[in-house]
Amino acid sequence: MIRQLLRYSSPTAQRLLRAELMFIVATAVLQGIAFLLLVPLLRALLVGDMEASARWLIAVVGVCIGYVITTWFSSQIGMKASTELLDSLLTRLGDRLVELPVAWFSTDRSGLLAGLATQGAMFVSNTPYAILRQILTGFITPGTVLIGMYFFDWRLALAMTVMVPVLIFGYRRLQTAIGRSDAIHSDAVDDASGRVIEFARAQPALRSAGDATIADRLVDEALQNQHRAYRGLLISGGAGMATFAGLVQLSLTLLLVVGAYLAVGGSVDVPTLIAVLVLGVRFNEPIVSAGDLGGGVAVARTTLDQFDRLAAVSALSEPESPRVPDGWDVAFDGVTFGYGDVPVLRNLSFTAPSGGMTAIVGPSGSGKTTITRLIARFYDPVHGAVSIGGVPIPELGTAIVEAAVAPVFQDVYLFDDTILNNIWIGNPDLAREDVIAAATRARVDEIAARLPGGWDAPVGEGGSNLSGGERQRVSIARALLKDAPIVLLDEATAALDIGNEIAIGAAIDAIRSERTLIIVAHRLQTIMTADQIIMLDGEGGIRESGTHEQLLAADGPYARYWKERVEAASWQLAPPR
Ligand SMILES: Nc1ncnc2c1ncn2[C@@H]1O[C@H](COP(=O)(O)OP(=O)(O)OP(=O)(O)O)[C@@H](O)[C@H]1O
Repeated sequence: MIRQLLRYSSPTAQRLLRAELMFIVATAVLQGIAFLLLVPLLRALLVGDMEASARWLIAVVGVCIGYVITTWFSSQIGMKASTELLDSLLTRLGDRLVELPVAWFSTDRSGLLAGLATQGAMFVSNTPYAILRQILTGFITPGTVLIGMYFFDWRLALAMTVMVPVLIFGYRRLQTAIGRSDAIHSDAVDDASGRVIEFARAQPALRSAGDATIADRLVDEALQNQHRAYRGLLISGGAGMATFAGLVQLSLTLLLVVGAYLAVGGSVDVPTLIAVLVLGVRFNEPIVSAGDLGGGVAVARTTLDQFDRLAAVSALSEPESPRVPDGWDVAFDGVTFGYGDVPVLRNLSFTAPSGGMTAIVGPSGSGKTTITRLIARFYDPVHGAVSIGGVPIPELGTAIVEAAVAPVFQDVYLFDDTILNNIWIGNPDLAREDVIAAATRARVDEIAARLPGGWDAPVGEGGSNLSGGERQRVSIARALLKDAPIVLLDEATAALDIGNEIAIGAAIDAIRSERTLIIVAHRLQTIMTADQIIMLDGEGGIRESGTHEQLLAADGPYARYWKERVEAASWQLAPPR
């Protein structure tokens, strides 16, 4: 546990933790010595030797003063160590999140991450100060007493020693039982938190669907599961602690029996026996409180194990010396990829040349969005290679890909900030006027003009003050500002109003000759004007590819698809005759 804590500590936190541990050990040893000194002190008092009593009393007071001083230092350092440890844990968590492959976030991890970043990190950072201190004291103080006991009476010391392995065994059992139940409880809490967050987020959808039974059931199940896990934790914790406390009392009884036996035989005098029994009681107290806190260590360990698991998620491979791409063509060469066992793309090959627009069309679920995710390196393919400028993406490394690719996906996320700041993050080095110029090219000026506050109008949480099409325009402006040579655009499938359609079309026209533009295309205008159309077959491959004119002339599947789309677009509501 201490090793785990040190692993997540910054050098300063490590120094503080080590110093804290040193002071805790010193405090516990001094406490043990003070307890030990009670034996000769009590014996001297009981036999009425006042001179010896005074000597031992001075020694006890001296040790107690040392104990108070070391306790003061250990708690001062302990508080600083906790704050530093909290900082280190949160920094490590933040650093890790930005390294993790984007795909890791595709399942909802909000419950786990919220738990780790709040109570988890707080609990772990307080563990050395609030829990470890008492546990270490609970074992080091009795250890010191035990060693010292051999100087007073080896037979009584031996009676105490035989119980040590039993106590250690009991303590381990207690920790294992609580650890196991706490891991189950912690998973249940993460799941329940995730479900509650999902329930809150999904309220608009649930209300419009008019039936919240599925969501209710999922939240209910998760909460009941959490409740069951918590009860399990309480039961195993209570039972484990009671057993451990019983073992501690057993050790005291053993000491009493051996002491009485020796006293009856006359080989131990009664004052010594009384003093040792007092010591025996004090010996047990710290062990019992250590047992009570054993559950806390198990809980902290569960959280540290979660940090470990997060640290073990493998990041995508990075090259030692990244290669430089020769241009910005994007090429798929025999790419096979799937999210599970079934491939979504099979042996797929095509090239999207730079300075042109490639439109990807195909049935729903045929892998259009997946193609854009592979280019943005959310994933690496299982077979084959996706290359930029002739270099396979893993040899370029994530940093180059992230700089070269500007994705505009359908689920655009806007921060709860002003409209301009949301575009500015595309290139924070630029001046306000440059940001406004790029935003104007994506026709975001029309949106700003409509909102009170103009460019500085807040967009609301997740961009809730804007429509879907407007959010996508902001996202396009971000991509324009980023000035990345490759732009991926997943056109909104939801019907865009004519204003948004025109604005997005204009933004596309503005960049198509300068970049490698790859569009998951839905608008007829986009498809028709693309320099190249890749039509997927819905089985992982390409059905046809070429320009609009070539494909129409071929009179194949694309021509049929086009005819259906045009007919659907020209449907009109005719008045009844
Ligand atoms: N994160 C994911 N985990 C598991 N399966 C996924 C994931 N994302 C997509 N899929 C599956 O992969 C297949 C291809 O999905 P993709 O989104 O690429 O299709 P698409 O052609 O863009 O579909 P649409 O036109 O409906 O948006 C689908 O069967 C989908 O269910």
